[in-house]
Amino acid sequence: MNHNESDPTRPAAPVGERISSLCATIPDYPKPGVSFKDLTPVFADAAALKAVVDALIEPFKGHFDAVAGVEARGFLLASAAAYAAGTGVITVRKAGKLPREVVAEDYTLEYGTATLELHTTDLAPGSRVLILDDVLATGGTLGATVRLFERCGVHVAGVGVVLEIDALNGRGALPGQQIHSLLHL
Ligand SMILES: O=P(O)(O)OC[C@H]1O[C@H](OP(=O)(O)OP(=O)(O)O)[C@H](O)[C@@H]1O
Ligand SMILES: Nc1ncnc2[nH]cnc12
Repeated sequence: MNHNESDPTRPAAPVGERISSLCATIPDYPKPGVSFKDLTPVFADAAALKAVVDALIEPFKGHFDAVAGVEARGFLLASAAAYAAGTGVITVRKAGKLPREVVAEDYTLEYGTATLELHTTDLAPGSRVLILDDVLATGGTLGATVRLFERCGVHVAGVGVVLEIDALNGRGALPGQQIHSLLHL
């Protein structure tokens, strides 16, 4: 329980403050030189989780038909947001996890390279998807995710993240996208 929950007469803290106070920073993880932002304490706090999910959806209300989450932490946000918005949830997964026909995109991130995949038939061409993830760092992950949906003819209504690490310029990898970040570091 945080200080706002313990006293119901106190106004709720702005969502950015909640994230900032709960986010853990782990130096040199998963490799030397990376300052890793761990948002799992935000997800573990009931009031913070609700505030974060509501704030991520807010600017895009009425403009998306489904919510997509990027494996793994994006799944937590996307499923909660889809439930709150009354839509379905789409899984964008690391290579080799999806059993049917996929499109695949390789990408690089702060601490390595990887491949993301999407089932080609998850969403009908012309439908609109809101993409959610926990962190926007270099933008490699979300850039690849946008390309996957665009290759399937799906319109990306927006991209929402809990935390954006401004120094890594992830926005540069997402030209033309509406990006909603709840906290900038
Ligand atoms: O903007 P980028 O530089 O691409 O980095 C952001 C991505 O890195 C983290 O995921 P990670 O690949 O560590 O996967 P995980 O959620 O499975 O731990 C994070 O959850 C984002 O998806
Ligand atoms: N510094 C970081 N913290 C958390 N997730 C990340 N993904 C890429 N860089 C990251």
